[in-house]
Amino acid sequence: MGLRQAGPVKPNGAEFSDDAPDTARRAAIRTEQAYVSHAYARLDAERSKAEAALRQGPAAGGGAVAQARLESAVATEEAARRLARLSGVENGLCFGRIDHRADPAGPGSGSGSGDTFYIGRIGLRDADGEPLLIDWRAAAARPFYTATPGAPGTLARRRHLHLRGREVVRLDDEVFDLDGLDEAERGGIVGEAALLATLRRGRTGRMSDVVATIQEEQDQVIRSALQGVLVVQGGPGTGKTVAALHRAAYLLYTHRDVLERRGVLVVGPNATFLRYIEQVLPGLGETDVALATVGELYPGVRASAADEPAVAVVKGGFAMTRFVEAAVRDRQRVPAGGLAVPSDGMVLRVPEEACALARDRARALRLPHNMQRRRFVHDLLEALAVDRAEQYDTMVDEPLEEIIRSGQTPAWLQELLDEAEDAPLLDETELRLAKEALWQEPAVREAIDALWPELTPQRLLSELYADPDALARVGAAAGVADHALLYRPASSPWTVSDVPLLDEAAEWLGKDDSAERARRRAAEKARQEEELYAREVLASAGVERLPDVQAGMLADRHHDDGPPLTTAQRAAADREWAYGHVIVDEAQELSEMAWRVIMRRVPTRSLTVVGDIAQTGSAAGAASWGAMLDRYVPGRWREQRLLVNYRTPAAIARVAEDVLAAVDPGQVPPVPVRDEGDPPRAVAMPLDGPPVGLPELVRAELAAVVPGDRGAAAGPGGGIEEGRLAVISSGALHRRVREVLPDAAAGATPEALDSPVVVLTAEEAKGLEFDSVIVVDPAGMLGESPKGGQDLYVALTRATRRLTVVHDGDLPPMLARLTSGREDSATAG
Ligand SMILES: Nc1ncnc2c1ncn2[C@@H]1O[C@H](COP(=O)(O)OP(=O)(O)OP(=O)(O)O)[C@@H](O)[C@H]1O
Repeated sequence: MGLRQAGPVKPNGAEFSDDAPDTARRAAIRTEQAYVSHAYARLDAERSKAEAALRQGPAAGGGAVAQARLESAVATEEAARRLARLSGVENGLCFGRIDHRADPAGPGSGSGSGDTFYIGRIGLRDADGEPLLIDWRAAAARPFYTATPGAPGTLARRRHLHLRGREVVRLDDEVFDLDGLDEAERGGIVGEAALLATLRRGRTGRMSDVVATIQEEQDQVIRSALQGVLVVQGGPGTGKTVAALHRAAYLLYTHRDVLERRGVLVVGPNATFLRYIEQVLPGLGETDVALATVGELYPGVRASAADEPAVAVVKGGFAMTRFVEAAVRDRQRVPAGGLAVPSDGMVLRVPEEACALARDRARALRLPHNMQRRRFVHDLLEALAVDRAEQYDTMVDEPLEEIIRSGQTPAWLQELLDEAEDAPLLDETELRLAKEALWQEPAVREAIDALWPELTPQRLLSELYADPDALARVGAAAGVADHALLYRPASSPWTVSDVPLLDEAAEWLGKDDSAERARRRAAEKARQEEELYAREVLASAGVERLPDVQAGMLADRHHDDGPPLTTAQRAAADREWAYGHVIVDEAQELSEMAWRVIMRRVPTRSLTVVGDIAQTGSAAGAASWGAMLDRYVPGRWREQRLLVNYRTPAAIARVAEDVLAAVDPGQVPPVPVRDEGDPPRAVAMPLDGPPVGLPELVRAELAAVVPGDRGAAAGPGGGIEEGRLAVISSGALHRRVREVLPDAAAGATPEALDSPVVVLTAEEAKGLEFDSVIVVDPAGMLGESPKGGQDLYVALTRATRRLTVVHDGDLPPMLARLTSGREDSATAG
């Protein structure tokens, strides 16, 4: 067992744990305990202050006390945010300490000679305003993450503090400069590599932050500039997800003014995965980040069902942009033979050419369908009104012509006839009134709606999918040959691949929101006036500069007394919200159409794209990053690779490497950081009927990963804290596996993470990890789809400690490495 010297991982400068005398160790812990207790006392004091401010709430009143009221509203708002932040950082508040070398050039020479800093999840000051904890994201904390024995910078020592609750239980030291420490300190060096200790911990079903052990290559990802598209490519277990989440926290800390207003969105592959990661950001002091799956990106729809792969490929392809456009145009129709509408005992008509002209004039506006519709409706109503007037005219004309023919036209009538000769049939007012009256007639409305209906994206797509003739027309117009695959009955639920199409349709359809826009314009004007007023009031009170965030908040607060929404909540409800930054995890799974939605949400193109091309399981997903991104930021995205595998011990990683070499030889597997644990094994078991040997194997495997004597007692469903096992099977055997493990959680459900045993498909397991993984039916997995190899690779790389492969018949050759270990270690439980 040992730490493999994998390139970017920092070897320890020195470890003295075994030699450190007990008394020195205890003394060091006592010293650190005093400091940590002091930090917690400050945290408590800050919380009480924030709670008191919240309890007090904004002051009431107006007029002369308006200023106090406004200030107090801002303070309350801030107190709520601060309290949320302070509540999230209780665990492991202070986790590190750095000791700078005494600077030979003496005080005042720059680097803060011999300074010691304590690093925490948030920054705290003591009662005198002196820094007590440095926020991990601050520049002063950076040496904690970047110092290596080869390049220690000004550091003499880095110390990790391990806490249980508020108690300091262990210290790990890396000493870069023994001479930089005094005699007493040298005696007190203690510890084991903090990273390995963290990695060996049992899994709890929730991702935890790694703020104490961020590695240098991850630090570069985390602190990379906000602007532009950063792609983080790395194999399984390289910490892409965890680094991306720390990056979110870092960006919020560093660019709070922009990002708190515009918000940060994290997009993940499914709801279980989002639940798996949801605790990380609050633990880093950030609570207001929106998390969503692609199926949730269109407000009002929460899709989680997946389409058949062939259908997902059609829906995910870029050609769908033309398809949706054609679908919208298909709803802008010209009636064969013209329009005929019964009205008031007659039939009003508009010739086909006039209808076509009205359609072309509306289309020429280059507005979304529902806004073009206004023009079309007006033109047709006008044509109908004129037709009606002409028909009335004809009715009157016949008796008149008779009188004229008789040669006895009275003078007054002749005068009227002369006047009418030059006048239009309907003047402006008459025309308007006639159109309004016609619009009230249901038959007229129905007839016009049939030609150019007002449409929601949902209606457009569900009616299209359920109509084979319309699919054929639209498919032909858009050049999409596989249109028939899209057919489905009208009441079918939305799938994840529908969501980008709904979003696309929303762009083409728009909303006839003229009334709503007028209301919003008035509201915005009022808000600006409020903000100006707030600034003036505070300026008059000597508050020179109010940050934009606060002034805006204050104006919002003043304007609307309803419960304030967080940025994340407001953003999630608004399809047109422009986020300040978007992080996409498991990004290799996104289709071309899904990328369009993402890009719409972040017009500034400030994005972190996290994934592994070698794990692409979706047939509509990415074959390369360029294929997805060059359309939006040609040649302007930067890639950072993570090369070290923190999750999987070397023996398991080697099995996965063989699979990768077989299915995607161009990809370089990450280097495992740990070389320890039991060898992975293969277990032969009949799989043509119910896999009856599986429950016993699960019990034995679970006992091996659940700590202490709880392991023996814990079975599937027994509530335990650490120790997680996943059975990942081929799709074909999934049902049978579930049947023989009735107590296990199954599928991407909320319980999946809380249960000690869960049955998943490879797709559902993506992004997750478990102490022990049992892969059932690898041959079946490989045969199931062209991406079966990627699925097997994903399944094998979920294990943090133990891997068992259950098979029937010969093992696939790419798993041959397992066979050799079979005799000594493969015994079905
Ligand atoms: N610097 C670190 N210190 C401690 N643990 C780490 C560190 N980096 C990564 N890990 C751990 O390694 C495991 C894998 O991390 P993560 O899930 O982020 O990897 P990933 O690259 O997203 O994997 P996948 O591609 O399979 O989704 C997690 O348990 C994570 O906490």
